[in-house]
Amino acid sequence: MRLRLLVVAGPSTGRELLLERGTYRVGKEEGNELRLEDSTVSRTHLLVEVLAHGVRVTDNGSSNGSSCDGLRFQVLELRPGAVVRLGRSELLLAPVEGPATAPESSSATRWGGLHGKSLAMRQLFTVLERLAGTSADVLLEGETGTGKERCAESLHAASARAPGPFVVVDLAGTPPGRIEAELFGQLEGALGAGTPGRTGACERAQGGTLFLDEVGELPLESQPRLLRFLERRELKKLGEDAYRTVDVRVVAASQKDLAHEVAERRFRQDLYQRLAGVRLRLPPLRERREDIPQLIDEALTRLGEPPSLVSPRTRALLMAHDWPGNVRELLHVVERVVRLGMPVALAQLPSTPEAPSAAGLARDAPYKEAREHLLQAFERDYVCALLERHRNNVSAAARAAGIDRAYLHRLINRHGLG
Ligand SMILES: Nc1ncnc2c1ncn2[C@@H]1O[C@H](COP(=O)(O)OP(=O)(O)OP(=O)(O)O)[C@@H](O)[C@H]1O
Repeated sequence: MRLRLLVVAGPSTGRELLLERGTYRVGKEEGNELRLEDSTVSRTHLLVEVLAHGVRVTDNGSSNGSSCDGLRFQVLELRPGAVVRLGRSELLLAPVEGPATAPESSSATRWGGLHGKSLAMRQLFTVLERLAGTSADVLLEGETGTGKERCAESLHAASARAPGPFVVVDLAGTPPGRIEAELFGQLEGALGAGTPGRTGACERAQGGTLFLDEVGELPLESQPRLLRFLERRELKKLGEDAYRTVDVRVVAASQKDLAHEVAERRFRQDLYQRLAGVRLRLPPLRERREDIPQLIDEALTRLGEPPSLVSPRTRALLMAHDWPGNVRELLHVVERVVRLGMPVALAQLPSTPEAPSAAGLARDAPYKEAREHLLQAFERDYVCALLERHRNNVSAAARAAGIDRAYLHRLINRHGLG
Protein backbone atom coordinates (compact mmCIF):
# COMPACT_ATOMS: atom_id res chain seq x y z
CA MET A 1 0.00 0.00 0.00
CA ARG A 2 1.46 3.38 -0.98
CA LEU A 3 1.12 6.01 1.70
CA ARG A 4 1.11 9.79 1.97
CA LEU A 5 1.28 12.28 4.79
CA LEU A 6 -1.43 14.84 4.46
CA VAL A 7 -1.62 18.12 6.36
CA VAL A 8 -5.18 18.23 7.69
CA ALA A 9 -4.94 21.19 10.07
CA GLY A 10 -2.79 24.29 10.48
CA PRO A 11 -1.59 26.94 8.03
CA SER A 12 -0.35 24.42 5.43
CA THR A 13 -3.59 22.38 5.27
CA GLY A 14 -3.94 20.52 2.00
CA ARG A 15 -0.19 20.05 1.42
CA GLU A 16 0.93 16.44 1.14
CA LEU A 17 4.01 14.28 0.92
CA LEU A 18 4.17 10.97 -0.96
CA LEU A 19 6.08 8.39 1.04
CA GLU A 20 7.99 5.96 -1.16
CA ARG A 21 11.12 4.75 0.61
CA GLY A 22 13.79 6.16 2.89
CA THR A 23 13.53 8.98 5.41
CA TYR A 24 11.71 12.30 5.03
CA ARG A 25 11.96 15.49 7.09
CA VAL A 26 9.02 17.60 8.23
CA GLY A 27 9.47 21.12 9.62
CA LYS A 28 9.10 24.82 9.02
CA GLU A 29 12.47 25.36 7.32
CA GLU A 30 12.98 25.34 3.53
CA GLY A 31 14.68 22.11 2.49
CA ASN A 32 12.38 19.80 4.47
CA GLU A 33 10.57 17.37 2.19
CA LEU A 34 7.33 18.51 3.86
CA ARG A 35 7.40 22.15 4.82
CA LEU A 36 4.87 23.50 7.34
CA GLU A 37 4.41 27.25 7.49
CA ASP A 38 3.57 27.01 11.17
CA SER A 39 5.50 29.16 13.66
CA THR A 40 4.81 26.63 16.43
CA VAL A 41 6.68 23.90 14.49
CA SER A 42 10.48 23.49 14.82
CA ARG A 43 12.90 23.93 11.92
CA THR A 44 13.16 20.18 11.34
CA HIS A 45 10.54 18.83 13.68
CA LEU A 46 9.86 15.26 12.65
CA LEU A 47 11.64 12.46 10.79
CA VAL A 48 9.49 9.99 8.88
CA GLU A 49 10.89 6.61 7.91
CA VAL A 50 9.00 4.26 5.58
CA LEU A 51 8.54 0.67 6.89
CA ALA A 52 6.86 -2.35 5.29
CA HIS A 53 3.37 -1.78 6.82
CA GLY A 54 3.41 1.84 7.93
CA VAL A 55 5.93 4.44 8.95
CA ARG A 56 8.11 5.26 11.94
CA VAL A 57 8.07 8.87 13.12
CA THR A 58 10.75 10.36 15.35
CA ASP A 59 10.56 13.72 17.08
CA ASN A 60 13.77 15.50 16.13
CA GLY A 61 14.25 17.25 19.48
CA SER A 62 11.51 19.79 18.68
CA SER A 63 10.66 22.64 21.09
CA ASN A 64 6.92 21.98 21.31
CA GLY A 65 6.97 18.19 20.93
CA SER A 66 4.93 15.78 18.80
CA SER A 67 1.85 13.84 19.84
CA CYS A 68 -0.53 11.18 18.55
CA ASP A 69 -3.96 10.47 20.06
CA GLY A 70 -3.19 13.07 22.73
CA LEU A 71 0.05 11.37 23.88
CA ARG A 72 3.48 12.85 23.40
CA PHE A 73 6.06 10.59 21.76
CA GLN A 74 9.72 10.43 20.85
CA VAL A 75 9.51 7.50 18.44
CA LEU A 76 6.30 5.88 17.24
CA GLU A 77 5.18 3.45 14.55
CA LEU A 78 2.12 4.67 12.74
CA ARG A 79 -0.50 2.75 10.79
CA PRO A 80 -2.65 4.30 8.08
CA GLY A 81 -5.36 6.48 9.60
CA ALA A 82 -3.13 7.82 12.39
CA VAL A 83 -2.96 11.58 12.98
CA VAL A 84 0.16 13.25 14.36
CA ARG A 85 0.09 16.73 15.86
CA LEU A 86 3.06 19.11 15.62
CA GLY A 87 2.37 22.56 17.06
CA ARG A 88 -0.85 23.79 15.45
CA SER A 89 -0.48 21.42 12.50
CA GLU A 90 -1.92 17.93 12.11
CA LEU A 91 -0.71 15.26 9.70
CA LEU A 92 -2.78 12.28 8.62
CA LEU A 93 -1.14 9.11 7.34
CA ALA A 94 -3.39 7.97 4.50
CA PRO A 95 -3.25 5.52 1.59
CA VAL A 96 -2.46 7.17 -1.75
CA GLU A 97 -5.43 5.60 -3.50
CA GLY A 98 -8.87 5.08 -2.12
CA PRO A 99 -10.46 6.26 1.09
CA ALA A 100 -8.47 7.07 4.22
CA THR A 101 -9.74 4.00 6.02
CA ALA A 102 -7.44 2.37 8.53
CA PRO A 103 -6.93 -1.38 8.43
CA GLU A 104 -7.38 -1.45 12.20
CA SER A 105 -10.96 -1.86 13.33
CA SER A 106 -12.63 -0.57 16.46
CA SER A 107 -14.16 -3.10 18.88
CA ALA A 108 -17.18 -0.82 19.29
CA THR A 109 -20.34 -1.57 17.31
CA ARG A 110 -21.55 2.01 17.34
CA TRP A 111 -20.00 5.40 17.05
CA GLY A 112 -22.20 8.37 17.84
CA GLY A 113 -25.38 7.88 15.86
CA LEU A 114 -23.87 5.24 13.57
CA HIS A 115 -24.48 1.58 14.28
CA GLY A 116 -22.74 -1.39 12.71
CA LYS A 117 -20.65 -4.39 13.60
CA SER A 118 -19.31 -5.15 10.12
CA LEU A 119 -15.56 -4.84 9.64
CA ALA A 120 -16.04 -1.95 7.21
CA MET A 121 -18.03 0.05 9.77
CA ARG A 122 -15.67 -0.73 12.64
CA GLN A 123 -12.73 0.41 10.52
CA LEU A 124 -14.63 3.57 9.77
CA PHE A 125 -15.25 4.12 13.50
CA THR A 126 -11.48 3.97 14.13
CA VAL A 127 -10.82 6.68 11.56
CA LEU A 128 -13.74 8.81 12.75
CA GLU A 129 -12.56 8.60 16.34
CA ARG A 130 -9.17 9.90 15.27
CA LEU A 131 -10.60 12.59 13.04
CA ALA A 132 -12.87 13.81 15.85
CA GLY A 133 -9.79 14.99 17.70
CA THR A 134 -8.61 17.04 14.70
CA SER A 135 -10.08 19.89 12.73
CA ALA A 136 -9.51 18.19 9.36
CA ASP A 137 -12.07 18.72 6.60
CA VAL A 138 -13.60 15.47 5.42
CA LEU A 139 -15.25 14.21 2.23
CA LEU A 140 -17.87 11.48 2.73
CA GLU A 141 -18.79 9.39 -0.29
CA GLY A 142 -21.60 6.88 -0.46
CA GLU A 143 -24.94 6.03 -2.02
CA THR A 144 -28.16 7.60 -0.82
CA GLY A 145 -29.17 6.59 2.71
CA THR A 146 -25.80 5.15 3.73
CA GLY A 147 -25.52 7.60 6.64
CA LYS A 148 -23.35 10.44 5.34
CA GLU A 149 -25.25 13.14 7.19
CA ARG A 150 -25.45 11.00 10.34
CA CYS A 151 -21.72 10.51 10.10
CA ALA A 152 -21.07 14.26 9.77
CA GLU A 153 -23.33 14.98 12.75
CA SER A 154 -21.60 12.33 14.85
CA LEU A 155 -18.19 13.73 13.93
CA HIS A 156 -19.34 17.17 14.99
CA ALA A 157 -20.78 15.87 18.27
CA ALA A 158 -17.56 14.00 19.12
CA SER A 159 -15.31 16.97 18.34
CA ALA A 160 -14.31 19.98 20.41
CA ARG A 161 -16.75 21.94 18.21
CA ALA A 162 -19.78 20.14 19.67
CA PRO A 163 -21.00 23.24 21.60
CA GLY A 164 -20.98 25.17 18.29
CA PRO A 165 -23.60 24.88 15.53
CA PHE A 166 -23.99 22.07 12.99
CA VAL A 167 -25.21 23.73 9.81
CA VAL A 168 -26.46 21.77 6.80
CA VAL A 169 -26.60 23.04 3.22
CA ASP A 170 -28.25 20.77 0.68
CA LEU A 171 -26.67 21.80 -2.59
CA ALA A 172 -28.93 19.50 -4.61
CA GLY A 173 -32.05 21.10 -3.17
CA THR A 174 -30.97 24.73 -3.59
CA PRO A 175 -31.64 26.42 -6.95
CA PRO A 176 -28.22 27.08 -8.60
CA GLY A 177 -28.86 30.82 -8.70
CA ARG A 178 -29.31 30.94 -4.92
CA ILE A 179 -26.40 28.76 -3.86
CA GLU A 180 -23.85 31.54 -3.34
CA ALA A 181 -26.27 33.61 -1.24
CA GLU A 182 -27.10 30.49 0.76
CA LEU A 183 -23.42 29.71 1.38
CA PHE A 184 -21.96 33.16 1.85
CA GLY A 185 -24.93 35.41 2.56
CA GLN A 186 -25.98 38.70 0.99
CA LEU A 187 -26.16 42.34 1.97
CA GLU A 188 -29.54 44.04 2.05
CA GLY A 189 -30.39 45.20 -1.48
CA ALA A 190 -27.56 43.17 -3.05
CA LEU A 191 -29.94 41.40 -5.42
CA GLY A 192 -32.09 44.43 -6.25
CA ALA A 193 -33.86 47.10 -4.23
CA GLY A 194 -35.71 45.77 -1.24
CA THR A 195 -34.05 42.32 -1.14
CA PRO A 196 -33.37 41.44 2.48
CA GLY A 197 -29.92 40.82 3.89
CA ARG A 198 -29.00 37.37 5.14
CA THR A 199 -26.17 35.56 6.83
CA GLY A 200 -24.81 32.64 4.84
CA ALA A 201 -24.37 29.09 6.12
CA CYS A 202 -20.56 29.39 6.20
CA GLU A 203 -20.89 32.21 8.70
CA ARG A 204 -23.74 30.66 10.69
CA ALA A 205 -21.47 27.65 11.25
CA GLN A 206 -18.92 29.85 13.09
CA GLY A 207 -17.23 27.77 15.79
CA GLY A 208 -18.95 24.61 14.56
CA THR A 209 -19.26 22.35 11.52
CA LEU A 210 -20.64 23.05 8.05
CA PHE A 211 -22.12 20.03 6.25
CA LEU A 212 -22.20 20.47 2.48
CA ASP A 213 -24.55 17.79 1.20
CA GLU A 214 -24.27 16.84 -2.48
CA VAL A 215 -21.24 19.03 -3.05
CA GLY A 216 -21.00 17.59 -6.59
CA GLU A 217 -24.05 19.73 -7.46
CA LEU A 218 -22.17 22.99 -6.88
CA PRO A 219 -22.25 24.92 -10.20
CA LEU A 220 -18.83 25.30 -11.83
CA GLU A 221 -18.99 29.09 -11.62
CA SER A 222 -19.39 28.98 -7.81
CA GLN A 223 -16.58 26.49 -7.27
CA PRO A 224 -13.70 29.04 -7.07
CA ARG A 225 -15.48 30.84 -4.22
CA LEU A 226 -15.85 27.66 -2.23
CA LEU A 227 -12.20 26.81 -2.90
CA ARG A 228 -11.12 30.17 -1.58
CA PHE A 229 -13.27 29.68 1.49
CA LEU A 230 -11.77 26.24 2.12
CA GLU A 231 -8.21 27.49 1.71
CA ARG A 232 -8.47 30.67 3.75
CA ARG A 233 -11.73 30.38 5.74
CA GLU A 234 -12.58 33.80 4.33
CA LEU A 235 -15.87 34.90 2.89
CA LYS A 236 -17.73 37.97 1.81
CA LYS A 237 -21.45 38.34 1.40
CA LEU A 238 -22.87 39.15 -2.02
CA GLY A 239 -22.57 42.90 -2.39
CA GLU A 240 -19.85 43.19 0.24
CA ASP A 241 -16.29 44.40 -0.44
CA ALA A 242 -14.23 43.07 2.44
CA TYR A 243 -13.60 39.48 3.41
CA ARG A 244 -14.20 38.25 6.94
CA THR A 245 -12.63 35.19 8.54
CA VAL A 246 -14.55 32.37 10.18
CA ASP A 247 -13.54 29.28 12.13
CA VAL A 248 -15.46 26.38 10.60
CA ARG A 249 -14.83 22.71 9.93
CA VAL A 250 -16.21 21.56 6.60
CA VAL A 251 -17.60 18.08 6.03
CA ALA A 252 -18.77 17.56 2.45
CA ALA A 253 -20.76 14.64 1.07
CA SER A 254 -21.38 13.26 -2.38
CA GLN A 255 -23.38 10.43 -3.86
CA LYS A 256 -21.68 11.05 -7.16
CA ASP A 257 -18.15 9.84 -7.77
CA LEU A 258 -16.41 13.21 -7.67
CA ALA A 259 -13.24 11.91 -9.35
CA HIS A 260 -15.47 10.98 -12.31
CA GLU A 261 -17.05 14.45 -12.24
CA VAL A 262 -13.53 15.91 -12.45
CA ALA A 263 -12.72 13.68 -15.45
CA GLU A 264 -15.94 14.90 -17.11
CA ARG A 265 -14.92 18.51 -16.36
CA ARG A 266 -18.01 19.16 -14.28
CA PHE A 267 -16.00 19.61 -11.10
CA ARG A 268 -12.76 21.54 -10.65
CA GLN A 269 -9.69 19.43 -10.00
CA ASP A 270 -8.24 21.88 -7.44
CA LEU A 271 -11.49 21.96 -5.45
CA TYR A 272 -11.70 18.18 -5.54
CA GLN A 273 -8.15 17.83 -4.25
CA ARG A 274 -8.83 20.25 -1.43
CA LEU A 275 -12.04 18.45 -0.46
CA ALA A 276 -10.70 14.93 -0.88
CA GLY A 277 -7.72 15.25 1.45
CA VAL A 278 -9.51 12.95 3.87
CA ARG A 279 -11.94 10.76 1.95
CA LEU A 280 -14.19 8.28 3.67
CA ARG A 281 -16.57 5.87 1.99
CA LEU A 282 -19.83 4.81 3.61
CA PRO A 283 -20.38 1.30 2.24
CA PRO A 284 -23.81 0.36 0.84
CA LEU A 285 -25.88 -1.87 3.11
CA ARG A 286 -25.73 -4.82 0.69
CA GLU A 287 -21.96 -4.96 1.31
CA ARG A 288 -22.49 -5.25 5.07
CA ARG A 289 -25.62 -7.32 5.55
CA GLU A 290 -24.40 -8.39 8.99
CA ASP A 291 -25.30 -4.88 10.20
CA ILE A 292 -28.99 -5.37 9.33
CA PRO A 293 -30.14 -7.16 12.55
CA GLN A 294 -28.53 -4.48 14.72
CA LEU A 295 -30.08 -1.69 12.68
CA ILE A 296 -33.50 -3.35 12.97
CA ASP A 297 -33.16 -3.74 16.76
CA GLU A 298 -31.92 -0.22 17.22
CA ALA A 299 -34.90 1.12 15.25
CA LEU A 300 -37.33 -1.04 17.25
CA THR A 301 -35.85 0.16 20.55
CA ARG A 302 -36.17 3.75 19.39
CA LEU A 303 -39.83 3.11 18.57
CA GLY A 304 -40.37 1.48 21.97
CA GLU A 305 -40.91 -2.03 20.59
CA PRO A 306 -39.27 -5.35 21.51
CA PRO A 307 -36.95 -7.16 19.05
CA SER A 308 -39.52 -9.99 18.84
CA LEU A 309 -41.82 -7.73 16.83
CA VAL A 310 -39.84 -8.63 13.72
CA SER A 311 -39.88 -12.41 13.34
CA PRO A 312 -36.80 -14.45 12.40
CA ARG A 313 -38.44 -15.16 9.06
CA THR A 314 -38.94 -11.47 8.30
CA ARG A 315 -35.39 -10.84 9.39
CA ALA A 316 -34.16 -13.45 6.91
CA LEU A 317 -36.12 -11.68 4.22
CA LEU A 318 -34.70 -8.31 5.18
CA MET A 319 -31.18 -9.75 5.21
CA ALA A 320 -31.61 -11.06 1.66
CA HIS A 321 -32.87 -7.78 0.22
CA ASP A 322 -30.46 -5.55 -1.72
CA TRP A 323 -31.53 -2.20 -0.20
CA PRO A 324 -30.98 0.29 -3.01
CA GLY A 325 -32.10 3.00 -0.52
CA ASN A 326 -29.69 1.61 2.09
CA VAL A 327 -30.22 2.26 5.83
CA ARG A 328 -32.94 4.87 5.21
CA GLU A 329 -35.00 2.34 3.28
CA LEU A 330 -34.51 -0.35 5.93
CA LEU A 331 -35.62 2.02 8.69
CA HIS A 332 -38.74 2.95 6.72
CA VAL A 333 -39.68 -0.70 6.39
CA VAL A 334 -39.22 -1.28 10.14
CA GLU A 335 -41.29 1.81 10.89
CA ARG A 336 -44.02 0.53 8.60
CA VAL A 337 -44.07 -2.81 10.39
CA VAL A 338 -44.46 -1.00 13.73
CA ARG A 339 -46.97 1.58 12.58
CA LEU A 340 -49.26 -0.64 10.58
CA GLY A 341 -48.54 -3.82 12.49
CA MET A 342 -48.08 -5.15 8.99
CA PRO A 343 -45.82 -8.07 8.20
CA VAL A 344 -43.24 -7.48 5.52
CA ALA A 345 -43.82 -9.52 2.42
CA LEU A 346 -41.48 -9.69 -0.49
CA ALA A 347 -43.95 -7.90 -2.72
CA GLN A 348 -43.61 -4.79 -0.55
CA LEU A 349 -39.91 -4.51 -1.23
CA PRO A 350 -38.36 -3.47 -4.52
CA SER A 351 -37.07 -6.47 -6.43
CA THR A 352 -33.84 -8.19 -5.45
CA PRO A 353 -31.71 -10.45 -7.64
CA GLU A 354 -32.38 -13.43 -5.35
CA ALA A 355 -36.11 -12.99 -5.47
CA PRO A 356 -37.32 -10.93 -8.39
CA SER A 357 -40.85 -9.55 -8.54
CA ALA A 358 -42.88 -9.91 -11.69
CA ALA A 359 -42.18 -6.27 -12.53
CA GLY A 360 -38.46 -6.85 -12.28
CA LEU A 361 -38.58 -9.90 -14.51
CA ALA A 362 -36.23 -9.97 -17.46
CA ARG A 363 -38.69 -10.08 -20.33
CA ASP A 364 -36.00 -10.93 -22.83
CA ALA A 365 -35.05 -14.17 -21.02
CA PRO A 366 -36.12 -17.46 -22.70
CA TYR A 367 -39.78 -18.25 -21.91
CA LYS A 368 -39.13 -21.31 -19.72
CA GLU A 369 -36.49 -19.50 -17.69
CA ALA A 370 -38.62 -16.39 -17.24
CA ARG A 371 -41.63 -18.49 -16.18
CA GLU A 372 -39.55 -20.43 -13.67
CA HIS A 373 -38.16 -17.19 -12.29
CA LEU A 374 -41.60 -15.71 -11.81
CA LEU A 375 -42.97 -18.86 -10.19
CA GLN A 376 -40.10 -18.97 -7.73
CA ALA A 377 -40.65 -15.34 -6.82
CA PHE A 378 -44.39 -15.91 -6.42
CA GLU A 379 -43.90 -19.01 -4.25
CA ARG A 380 -41.46 -17.30 -1.93
CA ASP A 381 -43.58 -14.20 -1.64
CA TYR A 382 -46.76 -16.17 -1.06
CA VAL A 383 -45.25 -18.45 1.57
CA CYS A 384 -43.69 -15.54 3.43
CA ALA A 385 -46.95 -13.61 3.63
CA LEU A 386 -48.85 -16.77 4.56
CA LEU A 387 -46.53 -17.61 7.45
CA GLU A 388 -46.57 -14.05 8.73
CA ARG A 389 -50.37 -14.04 8.66
CA HIS A 390 -50.49 -17.25 10.67
CA ARG A 391 -47.68 -16.30 13.02
CA ASN A 392 -45.50 -19.17 11.79
CA ASN A 393 -48.09 -21.82 12.65
CA VAL A 394 -47.44 -24.16 9.70
CA SER A 395 -50.58 -26.30 10.22
CA ALA A 396 -52.89 -23.30 10.31
CA ALA A 397 -51.10 -21.75 7.33
CA ALA A 398 -51.39 -24.96 5.27
CA ARG A 399 -55.10 -25.25 6.12
CA ALA A 400 -55.79 -21.66 5.13
CA ALA A 401 -53.90 -22.02 1.86
CA GLY A 402 -55.59 -25.31 1.08
CA ILE A 403 -52.32 -27.20 0.68
CA ASP A 404 -50.81 -30.19 2.37
CA ARG A 405 -48.71 -29.48 5.49
CA ALA A 406 -45.79 -31.55 4.15
CA TYR A 407 -45.90 -29.64 0.88
CA LEU A 408 -45.81 -26.33 2.73
CA HIS A 409 -42.78 -27.61 4.67
CA ARG A 410 -41.07 -28.38 1.36
CA LEU A 411 -41.80 -24.88 0.08
CA ILE A 412 -40.46 -23.37 3.30
CA ASN A 413 -37.23 -25.36 2.97
CA ARG A 414 -36.84 -24.68 -0.74
CA HIS A 415 -36.92 -20.94 -0.13
CA GLY A 416 -34.77 -21.03 2.97
CA LEU A 417 -37.58 -19.63 5.11
CA GLY A 418 -37.37 -22.22 7.86
N1 LIG B 1 -25.03 3.25 10.51
C1 LIG B 1 -26.23 3.79 10.84
N2 LIG B 1 -26.75 3.55 12.06
C2 LIG B 1 -27.95 4.05 12.42
N3 LIG B 1 -28.72 4.82 11.62
C3 LIG B 1 -28.24 5.10 10.41
C4 LIG B 1 -26.98 4.61 9.95
N4 LIG B 1 -26.78 5.04 8.70
C5 LIG B 1 -27.84 5.77 8.37
N5 LIG B 1 -28.74 5.83 9.37
C6 LIG B 1 -30.04 6.51 9.35
O1 LIG B 1 -30.54 6.35 8.03
C7 LIG B 1 -31.18 7.54 7.58
C8 LIG B 1 -30.46 8.08 6.36
O2 LIG B 1 -29.13 8.49 6.74
P1 LIG B 1 -28.47 9.84 6.19
O3 LIG B 1 -29.50 10.90 5.96
O4 LIG B 1 -27.33 10.16 7.07
O5 LIG B 1 -27.97 9.29 4.76
P2 LIG B 1 -27.22 10.06 3.59
O6 LIG B 1 -26.14 9.17 3.13
O7 LIG B 1 -26.85 11.44 4.05
O8 LIG B 1 -28.35 10.12 2.49
P3 LIG B 1 -28.57 11.14 1.23
O9 LIG B 1 -27.33 11.00 0.38
O10 LIG B 1 -29.78 10.59 0.56
O11 LIG B 1 -28.76 12.49 1.82
C9 LIG B 1 -31.14 8.50 8.77
O12 LIG B 1 -32.36 8.35 9.48
C10 LIG B 1 -29.99 8.00 9.59
O13 LIG B 1 -30.16 8.34 10.92
